[in-house]
Amino acid sequence: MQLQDLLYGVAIKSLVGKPNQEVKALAFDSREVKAGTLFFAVKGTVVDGHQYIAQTVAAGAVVVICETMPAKVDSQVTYVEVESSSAALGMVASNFYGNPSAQLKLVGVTGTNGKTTIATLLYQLFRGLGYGVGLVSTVQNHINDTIVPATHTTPNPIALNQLLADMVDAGCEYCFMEVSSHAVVQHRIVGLTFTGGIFSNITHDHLDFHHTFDNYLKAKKEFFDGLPKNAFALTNADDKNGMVMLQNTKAHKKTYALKQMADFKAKIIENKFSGLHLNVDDMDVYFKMVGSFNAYNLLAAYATAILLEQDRLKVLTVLSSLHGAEGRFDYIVSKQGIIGIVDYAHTPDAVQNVLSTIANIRKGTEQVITVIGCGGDRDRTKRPVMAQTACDWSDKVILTSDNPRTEEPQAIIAEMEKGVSPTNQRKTLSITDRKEAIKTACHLAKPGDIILVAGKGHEKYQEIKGVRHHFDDKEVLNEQFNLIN
Ligand SMILES: CC(=O)N[C@H]1[C@@H](OP(=O)(O)OP(=O)(O)OC[C@H]2O[C@@H](n3ccc(=O)[nH]c3=O)[C@H](O)[C@@H]2O)O[C@H](CO)[C@@H](O)[C@@H]1O[C@H](C)C(=O)N[C@@H](C)C(=O)N[C@H](CCC(=O)O)C(=O)O
Ligand SMILES: Nc1ncnc2c1ncn2[C@@H]1O[C@H](COP(=O)(O)OP(=O)(O)OP(=O)(O)O)[C@@H](O)[C@H]1O
Ligand SMILES: N[C@H](CCC[C@H](N)C(=O)O)C(=O)O
Ligand SMILES: [Mg+2]
Repeated sequence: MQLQDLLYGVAIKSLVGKPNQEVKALAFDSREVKAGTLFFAVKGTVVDGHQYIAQTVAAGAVVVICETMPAKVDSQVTYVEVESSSAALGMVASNFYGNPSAQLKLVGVTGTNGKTTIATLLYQLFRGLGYGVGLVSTVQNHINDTIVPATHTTPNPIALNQLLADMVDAGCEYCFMEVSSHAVVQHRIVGLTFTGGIFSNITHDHLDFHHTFDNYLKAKKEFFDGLPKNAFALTNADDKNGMVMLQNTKAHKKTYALKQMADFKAKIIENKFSGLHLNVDDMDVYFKMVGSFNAYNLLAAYATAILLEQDRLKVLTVLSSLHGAEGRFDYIVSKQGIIGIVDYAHTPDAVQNVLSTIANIRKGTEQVITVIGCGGDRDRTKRPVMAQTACDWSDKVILTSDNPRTEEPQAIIAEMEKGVSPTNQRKTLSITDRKEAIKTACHLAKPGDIILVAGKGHEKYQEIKGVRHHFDDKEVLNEQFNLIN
């Protein structure tokens, strides 16, 4: 493709070299550059991609997009100076793949918790309604029924636009995708045309990356600020910051809520282990999903389908049969009657939601045993809070490892222990080995008791010092349940 066409929509500060070049491939990683590549020099959190410019030219790069021109330039290469290489990457990647997002009805979901659940429900719903649909999510991506493994919640612009182009080629009409706050800040969604945006909620997470809650809020809001005026912006009016998201959007403002006045309303009639009984827009419906937080997710999916002009009855019929995403309130019962729940709760709010859901629907005599850890190389301030929340809502808590990544597991657990009050210490144990921790919970449980294994949900690995070892919470629980039966 010609460079001039690729630069459509990119704000150029200066250009050195031929204004046109034939570009065969795009890369933001020097290690992937080959002959005919356009290389983006991106300033990252670890290194500055500008230091690899000469190396990429030697490897065959024909165009370099950068924020600072290199001191020495190669006469065969075109250098384009821009304000933000990562924003240019978003725009150029869209152009390179023929702007696939504009050929789909693309709906983005943002918020601290619930993105995967809402996007997955919408994907399953629209498949159930008979459409060609794509999904971009933390658990996995989908092109109709084909699964494409996920590396991030929101992939980088090259992978993302390639995925969207494959969806267009496969005849997809809709795509539902998660928009993480990292993706907004790193411009992974620049250049995409959205038909709608959904906000779930915002609570404590990712302060390692955003530093302040206000920056985190601004990142989420930026997604709505960028929506076009013919799109819809759907927010949770019950969330303290729900209306903030819509303050500066040009899109049609719509709300959903269980408590406040809203365009789309639902009421919880019953919340049991077998599912939710809701009144949605004056219709009584039973759903298979559990927990009041899932009433929000179901309502957000319903409202989106109505905004996308789907038939109300058909929508509720399909939604009522869905289970949502893997590893979210995923539960199994042992032959002895011990209930094991695997849930991806990895923020204080999610831990509180899942445990209060259990508290609301338990009969009262059984114990709740929580096995929980916190991820390494992630927000450290949430560690004591998650441990404290787990203790406040459980009869026994086993603190353990999640994905320690490059950190020492014991050091992470020690930070969690700081949140355990003296009165809660007697019900808390620390067991670093996650398998041992789950095993111990199973041995402590009596028939009727509930074991919550929180934090890793669908994940099939445990990342320790850069290596991903096979690990599956549900598999371990199943194994233990079979052994003790
Ligand atoms: C903190 C973060 O978001 N990091 C992402 C970021 O990497 P980075 O800024 O650290 O990059 P860097 O290593 O400093 O390198 C800077 C530049 O130099 C380039 N480089 C580097 C080395 C080299 O030899 N040659 C070279 O060209 C790199 O390709 C990059 O372009 O850009 C990379 C390329 O797109 C991402 O893979 C990487 O995601 C890392 C792996 C990650 O773990 N990200 C997580 C935190 C994340 O993005 N999570 C969110 C959501 C979480 C949620 O769901 O709540 C997500 O959307 O997944
Ligand atoms: N609407 C909601 N409100 C609060 N908590 C929720 C909600 N939906 C799900 N949760 C909790 O958050 C956990 C993660 O849910 P989900 O995977 O849908 O969120 P996510 O926003 O995609 O997370 P991530 O940022 O890691 O991609 C669930 O396992 C559950 O404990
Ligand atoms: N998308 C989230 C997932 C956290 C899941 C948890 N298991 C962990 O590893 O911290 C993140 O990257 O922060
Ligand atoms: Mg997700």
